[in-house]
Amino acid sequence: MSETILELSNVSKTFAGKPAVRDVSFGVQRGRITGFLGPNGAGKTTSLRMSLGILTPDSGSVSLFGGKPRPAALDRVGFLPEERGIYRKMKVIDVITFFARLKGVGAAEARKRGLAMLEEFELPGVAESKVKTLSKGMAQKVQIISTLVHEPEFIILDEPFSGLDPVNQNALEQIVRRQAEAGRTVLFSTHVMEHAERLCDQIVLVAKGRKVFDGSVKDALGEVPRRVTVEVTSEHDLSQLLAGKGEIARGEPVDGNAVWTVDLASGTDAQDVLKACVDSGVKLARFEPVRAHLHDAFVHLVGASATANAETETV
Ligand SMILES: Nc1ncnc2c1ncn2[C@@H]1O[C@H](COP(=O)(O)OP(=O)(O)OP(=O)(O)O)[C@@H](O)[C@H]1O
Repeated sequence: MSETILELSNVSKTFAGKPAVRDVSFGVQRGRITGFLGPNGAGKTTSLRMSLGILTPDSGSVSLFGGKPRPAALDRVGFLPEERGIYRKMKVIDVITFFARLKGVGAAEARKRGLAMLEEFELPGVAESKVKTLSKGMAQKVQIISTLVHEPEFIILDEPFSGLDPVNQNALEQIVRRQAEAGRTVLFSTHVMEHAERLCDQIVLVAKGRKVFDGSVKDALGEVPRRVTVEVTSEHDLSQLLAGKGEIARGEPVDGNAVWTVDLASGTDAQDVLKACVDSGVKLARFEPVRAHLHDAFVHLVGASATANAETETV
């Protein structure tokens, strides 16, 4: 049976009269990767800070490892905060060792682990460099290593992908996967859906401080109407031919062909559309059931206006 290691119950937080988090509840299960998703300003960082006891909720409660988020519990957590920043004048290996020692790892072991992780994170040869000589992305990787070096059982990463180039975003996805394979629990926030779609067992979606979805990626994709694109060489009016099979719209012609999209009504599938076309002698140039992505579910659940900010950063 799965074990809930973090549970937020009806948690709310208001700053200067402006609600940031409104009555949010969700749980994080041991050994799973949970994505905490939402547009800018949705309340993700505030919720993560409340999860760790950095902020106290105005109402509702937080349970971490079955109790209040006390300092002793935090030794079992690795937290990457949204504000990046490590000691610029220190050497890379000294920074990593320092964070490991804060969490109770012995000096020799901390150094050994730090050097191994620099290799794993494809940062060989920077151990003795000063942090200030690193690029922003490299410094962020060092900060992520510092978050993981004490081998925490619960890893919380606030927007870990932002600031990394696509190659390093990919590398970080693999690191998150390896942490989960090693039995660790991961909770990360992001407003870029692609990472969550590839990585997560569970997603929690928030918008304007409220939870709007909590479930698997598959369930989220199930919220999006299934779509078929039909390109026809004949002048049939598909809106009449396919009436009752879903929402039908005619788009811009392609190479002189008419292009229609059909958002399938529930209980109708792509084969029904295909059969209706074939039975009526419609000449098909293309018939394409469109695979929904998490981004589509996000837009569907949150609304296009709320996603405007989230569009600004892509992988
Ligand atoms: N310390 C604070 N004082 C005042 N307002 C705050 C504070 N922290 C957050 N807020 C406000 O609370 C709301 C939620 O912010 P939060 O940082 O939790 O969102 P987020 O989902 O993490 O956004 P982003 O993706 O942009 O980091 C925002 O309107 C923000 O301006």
